[in-house]
Amino acid sequence: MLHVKHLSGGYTGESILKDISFEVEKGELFGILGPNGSGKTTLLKMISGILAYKHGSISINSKTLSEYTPKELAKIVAVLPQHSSQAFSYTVKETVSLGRYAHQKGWFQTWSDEDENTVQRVMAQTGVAEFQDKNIQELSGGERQRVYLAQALAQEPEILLLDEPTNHLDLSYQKELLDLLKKWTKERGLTVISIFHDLNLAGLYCDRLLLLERGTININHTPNEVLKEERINKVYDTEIEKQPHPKVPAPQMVLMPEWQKHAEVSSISINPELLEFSDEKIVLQSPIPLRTMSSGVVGSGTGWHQTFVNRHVGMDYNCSDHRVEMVEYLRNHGFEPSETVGMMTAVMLADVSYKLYKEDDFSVMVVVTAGVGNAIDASKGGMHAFSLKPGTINTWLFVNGQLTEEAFIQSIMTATEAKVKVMQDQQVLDSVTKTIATGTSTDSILIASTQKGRLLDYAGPITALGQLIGKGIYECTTEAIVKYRKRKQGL
Ligand SMILES: Nc1ncnc2c1ncn2[C@@H]1O[C@H](COP(=O)(O)OP(=O)(O)OP(=O)(O)O)[C@@H](O)[C@H]1O
Repeated sequence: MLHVKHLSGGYTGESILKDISFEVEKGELFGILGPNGSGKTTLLKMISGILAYKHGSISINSKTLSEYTPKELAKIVAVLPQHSSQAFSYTVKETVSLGRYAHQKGWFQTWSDEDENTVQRVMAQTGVAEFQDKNIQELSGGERQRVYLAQALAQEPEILLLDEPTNHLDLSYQKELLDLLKKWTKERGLTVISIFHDLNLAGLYCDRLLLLERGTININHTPNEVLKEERINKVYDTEIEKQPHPKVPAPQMVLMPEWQKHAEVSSISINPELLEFSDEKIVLQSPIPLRTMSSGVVGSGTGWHQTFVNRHVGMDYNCSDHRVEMVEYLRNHGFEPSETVGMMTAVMLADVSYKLYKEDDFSVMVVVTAGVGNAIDASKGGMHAFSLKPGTINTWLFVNGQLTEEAFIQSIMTATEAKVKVMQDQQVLDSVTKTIATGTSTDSILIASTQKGRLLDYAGPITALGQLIGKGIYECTTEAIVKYRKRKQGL
């Protein structure tokens, strides 16, 4: 639909854009990215016909821009500029109605039913209909932005050009606008070409991205290819990290603030003195938020958490929604659920086993409560009826060091392997299969790291970290099981 070939040009004399070539298909949401001054607006101005170019060509539907009259072009291409402003004092509806100019016929430019319907429809779609009689000067920046979008849409264009459309919009209107643009591209075949400064929004919504660097194309590809850590670091000359979006397969770039990079390698260490014990709960309040990976009832998955609670419940604990109940429990006890990893157990908390294991420049603290009444051989889980009984092995592993994502996952593996070895050495049996158990039906684990100090890349059993984890988990789990059994036997 749009073909840009060997485009060069700029303002006076100097070429801002140098040999730009790309194509945009009908119905695409196409994003233009690039640092300040890289030529994004210049490119958009050339595509809309506002700015002449020196070399190359731009064609829409196989006709070059110069073959269109301004009115013909206005029927095909609508523009939402970066900083829309209007000297005249028009109402919202009058402003939107200006978008119908190219569609009006004859000398008197009569206002048809179609014009009226279109204007009302786009005002409703952009959420400005309710203040259509207000003067545009009386609106907020975000409201005004939506009015100009309505004006562009009233043109019923085939191509919509937008220069930072989410500028001035609050979060909900950013999402609404982009959802709407996406819908129009998919359902009506509208082609949208938009400049973005927000790489994450561009990555979430665009089919393809064109990254400009000093007037040339760095890359024109899918968001995942364009939004690569190394490339963005280099082009924007700043440090960012790429993270997966938690719900959709889109890249998200996060900034690395300077204060964090230069934060002191703190002397804070997670150690047994921070543990508080009672019959009802074991609590650890960390002086700093810790990076966590866990299967807790509350705070599961990956995140940052500062409070850790292992709560005792009776064997008869039965609740239709234990997550909601646990959140309430935490709140009632003065803990902020969003900052807490919470686990439950029916085990007597007095039988906890914990210890700090130290290496020269990092350390690991293990805290285990273990009940093996529900012990299960994981290779034969199918022979068990599904029931979630609260007798379980809860493992906390705190690391005073910096873990990579890989090390987090390996820590879970190494800890699990060490636990399985305890089950074997302690001859813990699965009561149904009579084979050696590998854990219980509801075991839970937490890995929490200070992310300060020594960088620990790996946590397999022969690495420095893995050795400490293997030893710590083995010793603490063994001790916890021995205590549990002694209590059961009334010793
Ligand atoms: N009207 C103008 N006359 C002369 N030079 C201009 C004009 N407008 C922009 N430039 C120059 O052209 C270059 C590219 O500007 P352009 O506005 O296209 O960048 P951009 O990528 O859109 O930047 P931003 O992200 O800051 O909006 C800049 O060096 C700018 O100074």
